[in-house]
Amino acid sequence: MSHAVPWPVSLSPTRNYVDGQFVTTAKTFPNICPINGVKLADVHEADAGLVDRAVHAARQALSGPWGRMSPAERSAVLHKVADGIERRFEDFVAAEVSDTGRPVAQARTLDVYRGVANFRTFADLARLAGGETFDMRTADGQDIMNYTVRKPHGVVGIISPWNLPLLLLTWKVAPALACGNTVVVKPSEETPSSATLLAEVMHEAGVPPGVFNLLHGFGPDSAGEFLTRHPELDAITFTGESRTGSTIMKAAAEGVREVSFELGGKNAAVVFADADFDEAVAGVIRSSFTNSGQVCLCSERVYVERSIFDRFVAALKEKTEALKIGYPDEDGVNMGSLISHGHRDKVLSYFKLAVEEGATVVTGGGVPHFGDERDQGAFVQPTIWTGLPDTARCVREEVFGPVCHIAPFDTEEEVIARVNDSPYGLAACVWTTNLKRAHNVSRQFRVGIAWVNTWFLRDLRTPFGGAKLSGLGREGGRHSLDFYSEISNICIRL
Ligand SMILES: NC(=O)c1ccc[n+]([C@@H]2O[C@H](COP(=O)([O-])OP(=O)(O)OC[C@H]3O[C@@H](n4cnc5c(N)ncnc54)[C@H](O)[C@@H]3O)[C@@H](O)[C@H]2O)c1
Ligand SMILES: O=C/C=C/C=C(\O)C(=O)O
Repeated sequence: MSHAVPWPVSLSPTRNYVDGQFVTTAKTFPNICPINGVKLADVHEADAGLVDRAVHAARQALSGPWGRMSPAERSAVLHKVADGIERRFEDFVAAEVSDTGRPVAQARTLDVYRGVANFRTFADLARLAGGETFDMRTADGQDIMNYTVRKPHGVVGIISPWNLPLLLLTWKVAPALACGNTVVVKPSEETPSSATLLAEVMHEAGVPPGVFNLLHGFGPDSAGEFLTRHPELDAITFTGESRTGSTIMKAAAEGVREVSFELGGKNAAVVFADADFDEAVAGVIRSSFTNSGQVCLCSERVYVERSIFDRFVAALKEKTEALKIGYPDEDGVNMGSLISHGHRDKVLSYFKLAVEEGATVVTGGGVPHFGDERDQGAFVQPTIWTGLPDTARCVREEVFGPVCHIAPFDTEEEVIARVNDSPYGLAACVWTTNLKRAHNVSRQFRVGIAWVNTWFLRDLRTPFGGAKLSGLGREGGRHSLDFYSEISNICIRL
């Protein structure tokens, strides 16, 4: 089978980038392609000393040309970075696909597309952002004026996950730089390639040394922990598992650093009988199986009004079994592998647990057989469960794989209570053609974002984040500008 992207992509050794220099280290770890289990490249792991050098370089850069740039000048630099990603678009596609096993079409239309969009959006938002002014006359007749000014926090530590590597890294890097900060980033050990390409683009775009620093490594007792515990970080933004967020929050407490967390989810899709049936089926297929279910916003819980429950389950089963699983560049492929064998073991353990908890496996529940190199990859079957109680672990814990549990409901009040009965509160989607119901139900979900008759449609100016275990703070639009800025108020007696 010929592939547009040859496997494995012979990516150059994955190096760190500190103070404008690409840095190799004595300690490396393998980057494994989850499509066939083949090693792609050696990744150079940053030790505590290199982490320290990166933070100091970032601090130093604040008093260099970068610190003297106006928002408009920074905006121009970020647009050059976006231009650079566009110029190497297919290199970024190959990097994302080889690190993650996702369909090429997804890497093009979501991952790399958003990498460009994130830089362009925040380049413009920061350039056009204004402040606030207030005029006041005091009781004793003094006229005073207050106005705000935005300044960068300083050095921002950015830790990102493996599921949407470039999208989620640039979702943080772009606004942090647009607001005048310098950054030290630590991408996931599972997906080092696109972050390394981003460093090359930054270098080529002439971003001053020390403004963007890249460290490779793991979390605990490695680059991730060394970075989040570094006393000279001014702020930390993290995307990943809730329990990791809790660990990082403890580290950030030393020195009282600003934190922004985008964490786990156990999101619900709610389908009313008055929904456009075919639209709802297609929508739940997308929200359950996109990126092999490895999107924090995916629906692992599906609630369907009882009168259409059996029909909906049958229709979702049929569409799920029609999904094409395979190579990233196969015509019509819908789903690739999971990120790693380790993550596949976790997902398969939930497949086993569901049966032990009494689930009916409507479809899937195992591993596809290809009869070729992909059998050494990390593939699982898209899976549907029914029949579990809301108290089941498989209905309460995030699996982060291509699986959903479908349950019937009878009333709006009931389904709202069940959707909110979760330790998470990231996202939800509701399918209904009743306008009043759409507004009334969606606003009662305790989540950061609720979609109506769609899913994962994003306006980058809107607030994004989660409630409860799903996160702390909001990013997106001016919310990012507020998080990545230190806002001062100036009061003048006129
Ligand atoms: N809310 C969101 O926007 C969002 C987006 C994407 C993913 N996620 C969540 O992320 C999880 C999947 O990503 P993951 O498996 O990479 O998460 P993870 O928490 O295992 O790792 C995320 C990042 O944190 C680093 N890390 C791990 N332990 C650390 C520590 N003690 N100190 C410092 N850094 C540490 C890792 O090396 C990695 O770079 C899922 O729970 C998913 O829901 C949330
Ligand atoms: O896996 C989680 C996806 C998060 C998406 C975003 O943060 C975004 O779309 O900006």
